[in-house]
Amino acid sequence: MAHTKKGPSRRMQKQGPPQSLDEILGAKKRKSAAPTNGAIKKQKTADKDAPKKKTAAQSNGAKKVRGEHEQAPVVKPKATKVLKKTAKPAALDVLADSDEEDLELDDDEINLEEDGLNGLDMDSDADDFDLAPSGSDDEILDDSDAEVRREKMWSEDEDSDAEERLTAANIEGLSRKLNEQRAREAAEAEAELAEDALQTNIAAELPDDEDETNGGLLAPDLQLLRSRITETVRVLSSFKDLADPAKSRADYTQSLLKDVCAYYGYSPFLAEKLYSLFPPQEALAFFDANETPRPMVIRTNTLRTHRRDLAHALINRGVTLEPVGKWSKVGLQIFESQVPLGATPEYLAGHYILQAASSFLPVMALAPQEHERVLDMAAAPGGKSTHMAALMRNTGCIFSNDASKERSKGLIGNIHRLGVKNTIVCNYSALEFPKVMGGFDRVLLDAPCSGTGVIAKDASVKTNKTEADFLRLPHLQKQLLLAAIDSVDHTSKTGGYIVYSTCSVTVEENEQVVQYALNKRPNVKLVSTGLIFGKEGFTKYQSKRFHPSLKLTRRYYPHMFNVDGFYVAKFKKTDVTPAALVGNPGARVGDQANGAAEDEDEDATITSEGGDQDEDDVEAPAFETFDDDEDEKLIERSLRRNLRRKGIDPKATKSAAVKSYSKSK
Ligand SMILES: C[S@@+](CC[C@H](N)C(=O)[O-])C[C@H]1O[C@@H](n2cnc3c(N)ncnc32)[C@H](O)[C@@H]1O
Repeated sequence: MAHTKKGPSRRMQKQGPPQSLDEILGAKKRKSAAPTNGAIKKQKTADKDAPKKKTAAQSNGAKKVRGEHEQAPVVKPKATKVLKKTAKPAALDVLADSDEEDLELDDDEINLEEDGLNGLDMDSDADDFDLAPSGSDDEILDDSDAEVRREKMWSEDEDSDAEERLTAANIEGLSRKLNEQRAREAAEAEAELAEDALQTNIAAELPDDEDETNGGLLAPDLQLLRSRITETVRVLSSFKDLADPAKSRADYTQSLLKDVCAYYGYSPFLAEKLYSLFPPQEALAFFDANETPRPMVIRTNTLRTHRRDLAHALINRGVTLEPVGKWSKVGLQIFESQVPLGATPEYLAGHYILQAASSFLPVMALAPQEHERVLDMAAAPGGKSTHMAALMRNTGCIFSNDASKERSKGLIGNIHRLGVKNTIVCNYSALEFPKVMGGFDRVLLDAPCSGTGVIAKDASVKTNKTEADFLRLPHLQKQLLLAAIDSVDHTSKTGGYIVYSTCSVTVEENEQVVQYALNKRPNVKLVSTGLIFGKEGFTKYQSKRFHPSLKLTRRYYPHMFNVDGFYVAKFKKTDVTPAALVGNPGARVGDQANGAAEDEDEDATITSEGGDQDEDDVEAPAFETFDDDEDEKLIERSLRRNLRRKGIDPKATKSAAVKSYSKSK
């Protein structure tokens, strides 16, 4: 049975990357010592003395402390402006701790966070935002600053420095505070567990057979398991120093995986697959992160409203929210809501869609332009198609395709609700593209996948995925990706791009699929996703080697960025796909540019030719470059494949077998 860890809810953690110090230090300084915060909360002027409602963070144990400077009057440097007195937003309480600590920081940091807060406060509809620090009678602000910020905060295009500062302040303060608190609690919990372990004399011994005999009958002792997992991870992390010389690394790993299965509820198969992606300590963080939900996020539909106006409307309905992070201009992270977010008038009017933050990323990477022709190959229920429509301002044309008729109904519903007018819904297997239609400026393939990135949402993934799934799905993904590439017009003046994404973290569904496409379609190369955060894709994984350009792809993990596990790769098509290959996905021609190999599994890694290449060298090959040497290699490969089919090991018997087989043909 899965166990939920104690600690502050991840809902309260900022999504995306932590704010870079440089950016924070680059923001404008102010001399006053006003409180710092950027969270938004419905104004409570009517009843400022009423007890405040708890925020999610508070109910999760975040300490409510008012920073000294919160009560301090703000010094007015020049002309001043007096704004209405307001109650302190509940969300601010969460940050009060960090405010206090900020007092010990240098002036720069204090003042910068303050900027973020005031940036938010400068909304012209000030009444609806909590503008003033509680405890101060009047918010006194520099007039000129206020004007600038009023203009910039929640501005029409949301491209606001002030907002960035707000976000910076939010991320910095909120996440630092929560991280510290988490670290403290984790340390306390560890100490407690270690003590328990000593008391019960169950120190982190590897399980023996007796555990197994009892295992099937008794409920697992979660505390014992946790303690042993932690200890085994510790040993594995410093194996030379800490391991029992009588035991191998494999022994420890095996024991750890067994405990992970019992503690978190994974099948042994999936536990091993996911474990293998990380160093032991990080694997544990990943498994832990899968036990807590990601923050609820909504995407503003900019075809119908602006984020500022939407925030305003929802705040008035009792929703506590803040911008999702600096990296998005349309996301709002929901902390608390007194109304069902799928049934507000704003929702019904199509002002927003409930959408995981990670789902913004592939569309941002694709960056569809106005007036383009775009294909969304696997579009239902339409979160990404409708996002694209908004970026394209309802111009051009999006073909939103999905193989499932049933799921397409949801897609159509969202298209109507969100006021999308540039979209044609179609219901093909995307494998049929480009025969259905080609010549697109951009194609998004948000592929069907195993969902190992969204285990926090769907815990059934822990047990219902089998080895067969990790053969079937990558096979489909590879074929779909080739179809996506073949559907793009490489001569497009504005585009020629393909984005491949999954909500899975396995290498089979990500790097191996991308490498396969590079091998089969040398007329594409990987390019930067343009996303400002994310971990580089693997270029090495176990015995597999991928092209260096795989570094340009991006991995997202819940434990690292507090978003769903996700993968994004962006290709640029540089040449036409030869007609012989179109609609014949598995076939290849002269495909040495990106690495080539023998059968499908090997196609998912690179040969030495591809592996030697430099990232920048990934050029489209000339398609006319058939030569005899190359043909000979291809023939030999084909012969070896035939030998294998006949049960003969071509490596063991290579030349003789190949020769005799060739002769017999
Ligand atoms: C990850 S979901 C897509 C989510 C969607 N992009 C969004 O943002 O709302 C994968 C979709 O692929 C569809 N699908 C599965 N096989 C397909 C195929 N061969 N061709 C087209 N769509 C397919 C599924 O019906 C499912 O809706």
